[in-house]
Amino acid sequence: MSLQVKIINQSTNPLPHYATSGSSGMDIRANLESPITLQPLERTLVPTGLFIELLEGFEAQIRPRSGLAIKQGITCLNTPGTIDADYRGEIKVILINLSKEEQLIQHGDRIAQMVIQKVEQVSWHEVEALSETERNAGGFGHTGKI
Ligand SMILES: O=c1ccn([C@H]2C[C@H](O)[C@@H](COP(=O)(O)OP(=O)(O)OP(=O)(O)O)O2)c(=O)[nH]1
Ligand SMILES: [Mg+2]
Repeated sequence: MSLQVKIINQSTNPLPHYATSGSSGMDIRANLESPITLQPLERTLVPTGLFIELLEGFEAQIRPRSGLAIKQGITCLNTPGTIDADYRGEIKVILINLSKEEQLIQHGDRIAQMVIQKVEQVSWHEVEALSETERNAGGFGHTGKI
């Protein structure tokens, strides 16, 4: 499936792209005038310079990169971040430093990845009871017990 998604890039960074033919996400980069230093447990909103127009029925998810998480302890605080189809503002990424050392984020660093997905909206049908199932209300480690 090939979809045309409109994008404005107000950055010197290249447009996001799929690194391999099987990639789910495209890495997105920080668009910074000066580097950001993140202290342990500090969070910050990082601009990307990207503005997108999704088709109705789609969303973009902003997800962490595993390499950044394991090497630097940096992740997205609100993962997965939701970019609504009707959002026209700049895509920004909420990063948090979960390591014990300060971490540097520089212009052009690949700070997260963006996955475009289909989404459905529902309408509620309010009822008195829900259907019975084998699980019913069991959860939170309910299965496998003797
Ligand atoms: O990581 C993110 C998450 C959100 N957004 C933008 C796009 C999204 O469409 C909008 C609103 O996001 P969300 O619904 O998560 O935030 P909210 O706190 O519910 O704000 P709002 O009341 O504006 O929906 O903010 C980003 O740029 N990056
Ligand atoms: Mg919201």
